[in-house]
Amino acid sequence: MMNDVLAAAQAWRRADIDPETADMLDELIVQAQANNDEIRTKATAELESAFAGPLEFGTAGLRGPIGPGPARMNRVVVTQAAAGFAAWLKKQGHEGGKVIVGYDARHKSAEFADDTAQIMAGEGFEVLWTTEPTPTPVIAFGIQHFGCVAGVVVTASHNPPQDNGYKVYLGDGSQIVPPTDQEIAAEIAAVASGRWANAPRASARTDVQDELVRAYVARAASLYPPEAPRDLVWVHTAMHGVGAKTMRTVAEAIGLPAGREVPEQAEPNADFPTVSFPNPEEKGAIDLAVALAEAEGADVVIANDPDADRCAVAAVVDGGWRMLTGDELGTLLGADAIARDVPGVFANSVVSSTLLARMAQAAGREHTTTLTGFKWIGRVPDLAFGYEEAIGYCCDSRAVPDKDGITAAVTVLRIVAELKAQGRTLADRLDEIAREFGLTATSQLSVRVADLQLIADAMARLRGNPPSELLGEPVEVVDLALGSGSLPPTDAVELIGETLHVVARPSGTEPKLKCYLEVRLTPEESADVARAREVAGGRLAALRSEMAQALGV
Ligand SMILES: O=P([O-])(O)O[C@H]1O[C@H](COP(=O)(O)O)[C@@H](O)[C@H](O)[C@H]1O
Ligand SMILES: [Mg+2]
Repeated sequence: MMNDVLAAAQAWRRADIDPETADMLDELIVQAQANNDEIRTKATAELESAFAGPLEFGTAGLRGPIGPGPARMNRVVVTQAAAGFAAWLKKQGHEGGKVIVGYDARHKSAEFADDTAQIMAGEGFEVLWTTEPTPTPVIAFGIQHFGCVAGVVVTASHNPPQDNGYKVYLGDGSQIVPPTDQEIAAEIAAVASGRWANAPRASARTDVQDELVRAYVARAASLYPPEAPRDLVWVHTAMHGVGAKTMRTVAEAIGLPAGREVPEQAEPNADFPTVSFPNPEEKGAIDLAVALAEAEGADVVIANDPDADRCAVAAVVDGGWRMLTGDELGTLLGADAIARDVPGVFANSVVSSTLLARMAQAAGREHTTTLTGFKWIGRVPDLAFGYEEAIGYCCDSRAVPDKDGITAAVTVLRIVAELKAQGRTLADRLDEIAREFGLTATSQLSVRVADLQLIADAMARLRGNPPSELLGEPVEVVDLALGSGSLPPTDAVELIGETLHVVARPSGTEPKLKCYLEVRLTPEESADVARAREVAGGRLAALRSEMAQALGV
């Protein structure tokens, strides 16, 4: 086994086009043959993992640590992915079409994008190029704006600094789902096993940066009606990512007061120095922003993730600043879209709260539930508003059929300003909804692992011996691997009770097991909302430990 991996590593080393990953691999190969047990074991494990097989399309395209090997993100993998995607596009009859290429500010993002642009141009596509790191939703917007046949964004979003990724979009602005992802993966595999290093490259590309940003900003600003109030104090953090510049320009175009920015996090920094994970969902990530909000007496905090397709909001709830859950914000934005009669269908993922479905139903509006990820939500036809609990929101599906942290922020700022003009807050609105529909509270049990096998084992334990009761309530167990209703098969298990809902699944972007928990109180039980939140919090904690036990984590 070890000899096979070494041989594969040596072959890879000879073909590597990036001196940096070649050096990393040289070192690993030496270490894997060292006398020191500890060094040898560690290097061998890394080589086995890096050469275990190709990176696969997950929730959001290819994603993984930067390093040598087919299961890592590097210039070889990116070159093969670009050439395979180009081959697939040609087979679809898109020869010579426009392909927009964007990238975030991570390590190697610009290089990976440059390889992609060269390969696409070499294959005869017209490459539209962004000259600086740009938010993912701005590129997603550019696909339809410029009439592209495809788009690529090099980003690993909110992942740790050592990761990178590759998001692939089709000409309608949607992301790839099965079976298209397998078709593209097959083309990539064919490239990888052939003479990929000889793939033609060309440097021709059109710089679209200014026109793209101008059009995007105009569209985003148009979501804020001229008559809506503009008096509010807001704090913004770009989480060391690429969102600050666009957010500033959009706010200015609307005529909003400038956001007070968290200075340490406003400019792109691939090392994300002030946070342990650059993800607004992770504990501590928005602490600096909340401290600034307290100091400034702000009405609201807006936090984008590093590629600005997600949006988190912090506000004062029950007397203290805290981040709203992704579901609370989804509820507020959904209620706003329902109240404004935005035409179309409402949607959220199966791991998000069930509340939006009930609100839509009460308003006589169509609602649909999708699998996890905006690659599914974004393709719901005629989407009025769509969201997922992972702080992803689509408030303008015609322009960007993907999650967009900037237009979500614009919508939140408008709602906060409107409420403020009436002497109310986001928390008041949440309380109102809780009294009407019954408090619906959600939380997540999430376990980060070093060894992916632990996740498979936990899922197998749950499937093998699922709980028949949770919180003393009988539950129906639905294995989503078999597909359910209109949902295509996926590796997840759903548990449905009278007043609770749980879904467990492996993350498709990080080595994490995620278990999504929901408890519901009746409208009567929610009359005193602060008290109801305490009760729900207790029930969520109990549900968390019962599920931890069922999963054996
Ligand atoms: O990383 P982003 O912001 O692109 O977000 C990506 O990952 C999230 C988490 O996915 P998972 O639970 O499989 O890790 C998904 O919800 C989202 O739709 C996807 O675009
Ligand atoms: Mg993101």
